Amino acid sequence: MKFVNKYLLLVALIVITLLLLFVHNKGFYKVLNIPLDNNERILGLSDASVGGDSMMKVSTNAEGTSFNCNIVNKFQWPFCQLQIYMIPFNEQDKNSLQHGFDISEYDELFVDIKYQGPKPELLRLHIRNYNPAYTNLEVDSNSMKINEFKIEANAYKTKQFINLKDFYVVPWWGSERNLPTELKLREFSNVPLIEVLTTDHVQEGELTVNINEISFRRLYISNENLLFTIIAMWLAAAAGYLILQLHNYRSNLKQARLSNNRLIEIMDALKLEKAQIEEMSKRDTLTGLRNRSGLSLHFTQCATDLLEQNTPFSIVFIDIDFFKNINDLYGHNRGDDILVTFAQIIHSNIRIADKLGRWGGEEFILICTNSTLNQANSIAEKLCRIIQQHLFGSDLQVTASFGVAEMYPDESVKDFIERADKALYKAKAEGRNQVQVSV
Ligand SMILES: Nc1nc2c(ncn2[C@@H]2O[C@H](COP(=O)(O)OP(=O)(O)OP(=O)(O)O)[C@@H](O)[C@H]2O)c(=O)[nH]1
Repeated sequence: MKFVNKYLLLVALIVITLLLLFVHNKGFYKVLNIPLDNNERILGLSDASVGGDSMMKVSTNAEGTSFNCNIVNKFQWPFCQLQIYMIPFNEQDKNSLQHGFDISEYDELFVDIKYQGPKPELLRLHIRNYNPAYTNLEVDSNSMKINEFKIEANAYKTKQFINLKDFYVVPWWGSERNLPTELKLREFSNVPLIEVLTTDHVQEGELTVNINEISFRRLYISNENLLFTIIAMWLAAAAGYLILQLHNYRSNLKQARLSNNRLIEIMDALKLEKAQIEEMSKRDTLTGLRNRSGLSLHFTQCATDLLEQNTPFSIVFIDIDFFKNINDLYGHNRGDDILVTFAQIIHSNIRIADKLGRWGGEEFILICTNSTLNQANSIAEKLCRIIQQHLFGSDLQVTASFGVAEMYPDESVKDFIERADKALYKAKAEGRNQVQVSV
């Protein structure tokens, strides 16, 4: 993934976050429903069982269960109580309650209870827990722990969620039993029974309670986990984005370096090409010798050395004799070959320091660096003999004329070349195949 659109990422994160919050808010619950339509598991109990006169009637139907209670202030603590057993039970067998539900994994109790009757409109909810550590129903019928929550009037008229952490163990239950502190704490590990009952403040008169739903719920994702998930998601996205950016920057940098190196290579190649072109522009294409332009640099250098260091500087002007005849007799191509061979012979018989160039046509100039007129004359004589003795092809003899001059310190290069040319002209005039010097 080369390119991550940060705005797209941001929008995606916001959408996912809102979606999570929406779904979470709607409730994604694991639910344990308590059946309220089973006559055999729902019992009513009033203070009549302990000598009071309050009367209670329970009825169940498909929608739930309800009880009607007529409170009479005869017993010290008049009450009506609905017992909802979560498991099948046998009144004769007290042990039948020992295997209840573990609801400790749930977070909330959802209740849909409606109350009609005298004020205060209060009810109690009991979640009873069976634990052999303190429960022995044969000996103590109240020995199942009482986790209690009081429902207040305005709230219980509508459906409501009760956090299970809001239940507490009723103090008298704990103080009546000699138990270690940890056993007096809220406990839902083994719940066989739920009770809905009136409170201590219940007033004399008739009241009706309709219970349409009791269920335990647990959010699949807790608020803390949701928050953690959302924060982790944002952090992961930010980290991922930064890592990708870093990766992109690195590969861009690498690419830029490669391009830079490529540019340097191209520039080097261009420089080389330029140097080659410059060199070629100073070379004669037929013989490969310097042309006039190539020779001029050396003229300037040698003239400077003569002026500044008094280094002697001579040239030999060379012209092939009767070259026109050669062309006419053997053709232009053969003439070219002879020009090339002629150049090679001269070039291979001069010093490395001396510079040979083609001045034009069948004319050549040899620059004899650091050479006096006599030295240049000797070179010319030698070259004249070599050419004369060479056979071009199997039988062709070619001669050349040579004009030699040494540069005067106060002379221009142009005048200097003209003097050498004049010497050459003299060699031609004197019969060719010879060397003449300009003095
Ligand atoms: N084949 C060939 N011929 C050339 C080239 N450059 C010049 N020439 C010929 O060289 C000949 C020079 O002739 P001329 O100037 O009359 O001189 P020449 O015939 O050598 O006579 P002298 O110099 O007086 O001895 C001409 O015919 C040119 O066409 C070349 O590159 N190739």
